[in-house]
Amino acid sequence: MQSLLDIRATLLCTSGYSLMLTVIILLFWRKSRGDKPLLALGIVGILSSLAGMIYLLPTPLGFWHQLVLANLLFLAASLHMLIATEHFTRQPRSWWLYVLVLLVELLLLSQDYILLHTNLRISIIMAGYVLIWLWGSWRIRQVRHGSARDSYRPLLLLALLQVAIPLLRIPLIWPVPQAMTLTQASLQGLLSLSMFWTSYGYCLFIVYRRYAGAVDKLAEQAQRDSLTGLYNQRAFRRLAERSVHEAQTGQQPLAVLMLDLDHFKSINDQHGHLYGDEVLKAVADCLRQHVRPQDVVGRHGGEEFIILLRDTPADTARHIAERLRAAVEALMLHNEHVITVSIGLAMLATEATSLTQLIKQADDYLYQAKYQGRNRVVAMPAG
Ligand SMILES: Nc1nc2c(ncn2[C@@H]2O[C@H](COP(=O)(O)OP(=O)(O)OP(=O)(O)O)[C@@H](O)[C@H]2O)c(=O)[nH]1
Repeated sequence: MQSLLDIRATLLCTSGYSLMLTVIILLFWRKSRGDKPLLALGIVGILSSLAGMIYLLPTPLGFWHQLVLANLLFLAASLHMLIATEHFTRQPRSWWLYVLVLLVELLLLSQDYILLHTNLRISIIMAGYVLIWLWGSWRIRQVRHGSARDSYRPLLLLALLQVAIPLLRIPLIWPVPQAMTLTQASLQGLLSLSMFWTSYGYCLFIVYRRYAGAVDKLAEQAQRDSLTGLYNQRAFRRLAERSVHEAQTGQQPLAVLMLDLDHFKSINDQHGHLYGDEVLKAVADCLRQHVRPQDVVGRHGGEEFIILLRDTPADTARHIAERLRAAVEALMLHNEHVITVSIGLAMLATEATSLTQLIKQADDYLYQAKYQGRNRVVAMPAG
């Protein structure tokens, strides 16, 4: 008896916490402009706190109907967790299971015979949970190689726990309630609360993954130029500083290329700014495609690009620069316009000992390339 009273108090607290958590999740949902998994989790919170309140507070429905309603709301909350998971893993939603489970449970639980037999009633509810989470585990397993693969293991573990706990409860409820020992009753209560805790853990994990995903996306956006998708100046500098340091400690050759589109002002003037933007995007894609994954390509500003070639000796860097120049010249946007680029190439150690010096040197060579007639590569003379 004592244990049951404690469970009731805990349930009331849990419902209160659940309500607060729901408010926070829904605030996140509003902030993130309609992130559907968060909305589904907000609904989970509303359903389960409502269920907790209905279970505990007096209503005009009468005890048994109140109990059935509370249990159906708890099941609906679990089903919504499944819907949130499917939003999160970008899978089609299992609404059919939602409707099926609720209808079958409603049908069974409304039978007077079942209502009066606590053990039978709880077994039916637990069977509902087992079914929902068996299906949930199967759905999570399907995305082990998909976009949510980072979350796959924790989600599967929590889903399997939500299969195991209700399964464990079934044999424990078969002794008639009056004959239940205090230990059995306490164990029952503990398992019932464990279902709550696992559910919260599950919801919080998805909220965390959504939040972490949003932070990662913002961090990625903050280091990209919005027009071309290349690294912006700040991000390029940070990556380049690190590469220069590694090259100096590992005594590896490193090259920097400064590239500037030729007569870009006249492209803008003749064809308009939007066409100019299109040219910049096409050139950025072209540069990205013609370097190795370990090289760093950035937009230095306006119509200027900068490329860092890691572990690249001078003759190879010159060869790459020439290849890039030719690739830009071959672009021919809309088959009407030849775009050309001038390139300055500087080498670490032989011509500069810091990134600032290296960029300055490449810039000087770029200026010479422009002066010598454009559409060419200028570097320190070989030998
Ligand atoms: N469409 C577009 N134009 C830009 C952008 N950023 C800078 N520009 C333009 O790029 C042009 C650069 O012109 P200039 O610095 O005179 O150089 P240029 O015409 O390329 O001549 P050279 O460099 O001497 O060959 C300017 O007209 C800028 O307005 C951009 O994001 N989009």
